Amino acid sequence: MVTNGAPRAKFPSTETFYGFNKPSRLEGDVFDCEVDGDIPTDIDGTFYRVQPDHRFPPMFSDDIHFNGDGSVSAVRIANGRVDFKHRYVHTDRYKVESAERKSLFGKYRNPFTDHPSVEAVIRTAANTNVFFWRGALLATKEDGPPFAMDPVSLETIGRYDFDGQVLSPTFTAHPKFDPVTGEMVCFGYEAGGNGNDGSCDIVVYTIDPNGKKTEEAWYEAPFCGMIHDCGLSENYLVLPMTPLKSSLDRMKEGGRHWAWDPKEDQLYGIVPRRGGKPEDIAWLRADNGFHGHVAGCYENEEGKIVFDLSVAGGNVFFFFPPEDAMAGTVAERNKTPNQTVRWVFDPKSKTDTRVTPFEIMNTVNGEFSRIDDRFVTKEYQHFWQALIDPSRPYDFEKCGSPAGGLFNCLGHFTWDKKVRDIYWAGPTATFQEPTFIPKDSGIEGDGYIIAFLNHLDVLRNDIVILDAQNLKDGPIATIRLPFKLRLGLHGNFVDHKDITAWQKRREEGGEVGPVRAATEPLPWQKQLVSQ
Ligand SMILES: C=Cc1ccc(O)c(OC)c1
Ligand SMILES: [Fe+2]
Repeated sequence: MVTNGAPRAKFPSTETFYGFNKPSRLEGDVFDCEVDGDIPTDIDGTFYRVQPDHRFPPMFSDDIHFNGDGSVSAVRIANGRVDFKHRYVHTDRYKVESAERKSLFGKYRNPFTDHPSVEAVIRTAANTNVFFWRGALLATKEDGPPFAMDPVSLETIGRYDFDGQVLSPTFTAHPKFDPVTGEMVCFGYEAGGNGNDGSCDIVVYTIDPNGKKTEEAWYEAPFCGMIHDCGLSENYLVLPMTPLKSSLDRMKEGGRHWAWDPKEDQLYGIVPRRGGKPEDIAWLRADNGFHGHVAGCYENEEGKIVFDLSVAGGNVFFFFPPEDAMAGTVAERNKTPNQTVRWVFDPKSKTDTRVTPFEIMNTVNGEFSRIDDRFVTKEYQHFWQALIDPSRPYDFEKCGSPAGGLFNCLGHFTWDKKVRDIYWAGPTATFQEPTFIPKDSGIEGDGYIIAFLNHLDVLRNDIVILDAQNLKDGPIATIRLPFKLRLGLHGNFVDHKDITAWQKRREEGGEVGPVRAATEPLPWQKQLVSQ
């Protein structure tokens, strides 16, 4: 056992590393999980989700959850039974830190706080989303490139550059998959240099269903702001830019990557999906606000873009305060309600046009919007969210501060009939993001919702499955995990037919061949080494 004299692991006793937020650091398998209720036998596939989970104590004791190492759960469901698997994403960061048994990367997205030995190492923790693309499971975080994993074993294959076609330093955690064309549309912001230098460059790619890059377009933002999610319609991509601003000077002084600017607008960049040129981006502006996740996006009969997402009135990320302010608290986060906003944008608008909401739906305080993904780019009605309802009782005595936000309800809403179907988890539990599992009928919203449930009182997770059209009656099945994981971000359900079909194509000598990790360093790494 090589210890390199590294200090023994000891995590700070801050809120980020305490109670439900304590790192789980677990890798393992649970075969044939304990289940209450009956899992519908028409579910045959795997639910993947990812959580940040610090493998080592942080270099800075005030570190944040978003800086934890990506670790992925695979919940394999078939014949009413469940097998569970959990593995870290073996990123370049994970490998060099594991070799030294300690953290070498410092603050969230600030390379100036890193150990000098890792200057040329890709620092992403791949901790924000996992999705299935052409037989690979891709783990992503917006500050770096994707890492590919085997969808069955969860073994990490390595950094994925789409066979040398995608070389931007950053890649969104929220690509969109066009169900009509089979394309993946994805982007990177802060993409001009190493991904952590305040660059205003944005790149948008389209990869066709055969894996070929068909579009690569570069644009410029008016400032380097966070663009976390996006909306895809038949002909446009909408990029919501939140007034969290990056600054190279602040990073050089060892400060935070992001500072909230309460005086700045929220922006919406609109670009064409095909043949985009730098001058084609239009930035529409609305009064200050904080973007949550995107529900749907489509073009209506008049050719206008309908774009729906949750927007909060203030800074939800209390850990990225304004430049000279102190970090806030999770209690403040619970008081910054998200509302679900429908915008209707004219794609012919000139840049700097001011816009106002078309419709605001009161979903209590809802985030983590998800839809039936077969309706990406199409007119849709249904969406699901995790909700913060402070009017429900909460057992503070047993649970303490609700880790990550008091997401005590799941909600199902519709735009046309204004359905409000809400399930409350009780006074000692909160939800993670709900994910939709479609039934074969093809009818929008006909299916199930799957979500992690956090038992904050006993520090354990369940995974619940609900009827997507009837949340209020509660779970139809509850998978009882014998441990606590950490608060996750995003996940996706993959039909088993897709996994097996791709396994065959991806065999050695198969139609497509094995998923190949990148063989060349990224351009910024090459440049650094040649200096
Ligand atoms: C939920 C948003 C979000 C945005 C940026 C991040 O780096 C992140 O890491 C887990 C999460
Ligand atoms: Fe996200």
